Amino acid sequence: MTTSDSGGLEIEGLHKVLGGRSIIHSLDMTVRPGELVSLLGPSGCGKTTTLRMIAGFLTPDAGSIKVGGREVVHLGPEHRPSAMVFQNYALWPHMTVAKNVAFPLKLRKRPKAEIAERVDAALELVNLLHHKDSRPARISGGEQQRTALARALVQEPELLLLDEPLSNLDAKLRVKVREDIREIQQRLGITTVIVTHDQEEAMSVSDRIAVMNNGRIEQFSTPADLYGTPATEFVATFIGSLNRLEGAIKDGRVVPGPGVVGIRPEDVVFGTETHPRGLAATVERVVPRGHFAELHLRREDAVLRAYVTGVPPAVGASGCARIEKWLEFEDGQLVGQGTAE
Ligand SMILES: Nc1ncnc2c1ncn2[C@@H]1O[C@H](COP(=O)(O)OP(=O)(O)OP(=O)(O)O)[C@@H](O)[C@H]1O
Repeated sequence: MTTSDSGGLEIEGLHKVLGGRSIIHSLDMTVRPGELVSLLGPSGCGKTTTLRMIAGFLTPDAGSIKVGGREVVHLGPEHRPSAMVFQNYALWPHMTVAKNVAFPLKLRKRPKAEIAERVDAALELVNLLHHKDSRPARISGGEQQRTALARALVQEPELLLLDEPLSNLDAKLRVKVREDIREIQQRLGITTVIVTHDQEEAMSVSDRIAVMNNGRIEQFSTPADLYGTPATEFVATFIGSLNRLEGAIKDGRVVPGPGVVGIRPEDVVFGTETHPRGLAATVERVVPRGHFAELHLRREDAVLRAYVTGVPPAVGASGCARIEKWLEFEDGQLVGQGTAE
């Protein structure tokens, strides 16, 4: 399979009303050629609705959708240069893997020899040639997922769309398959949009993530930027873990104030020695998390969650906890960041 000449995606002023309710509000988003972007957000925020409009399965009430610079909003899904992988894979049970993958090319009445060649290339790409003649019921969930991916890629789309592609796989397989998808996507240089509600999944595969809330994009940025400089309190709590406290930080302690402070658990440091910037703390809970543990630390001003590696302290142990870094929010918006001197 050749490297595709993937076009970018430009969405402008996308609007959708469903059941008398405005579901997507004037959404703008640009995905660069060859980029992988995730639409991430809680259930009901409008991710699937947005993806279905990009694919052409749902008509927007207003707005423009361009792929490779060409307006496609008036085109049906089969006429758009995009291909979609559905959450439930939507494979034909009575057809072999190869026939499933060939299906979109048959619809387009491509010559037999060309179909055979392209199907083999797509199956090779997803490492499934050996299951060519199997029926979907005879292969694993991960292999069904790869069949669906091959059926999308065989069309050599400019834009690949995936709706919760990993949600039907167990936790271990999910990590493997997401790495495979990312590897194939980068190898082909294909512009890709993935819908997911799993922040870890989005963080690990995306060039950029559009965090959605209530039919709007709250922030559209790189995983590192979303984590380090979240634009809103919503993004800060949705991406990663956060100690959220009302008030402000002054001289290392939480004091009353009009705003909200957010502290990542890795920015709370616990030790047995006293520290000039720390406060006395007692370990209230220890939650093992594999290669690290989460501590719940009670200080006189707040209860803080902290991460520790190595052997964790015992419940009831006392020590000193200090805050190294924090985020400051007002009315839900980021207004500042603090670092201990
Ligand atoms: N056909 C419809 N008629 C009325 N409301 C709808 C319809 N389809 C979706 N909605 C509503 O639109 C909102 C967005 O739905 P959407 O499926 O896009 O969310 P989502 O972010 O993909 O959520 P999930 O992660 O649960 O799939 C929800 O509140 C949903 O109830």
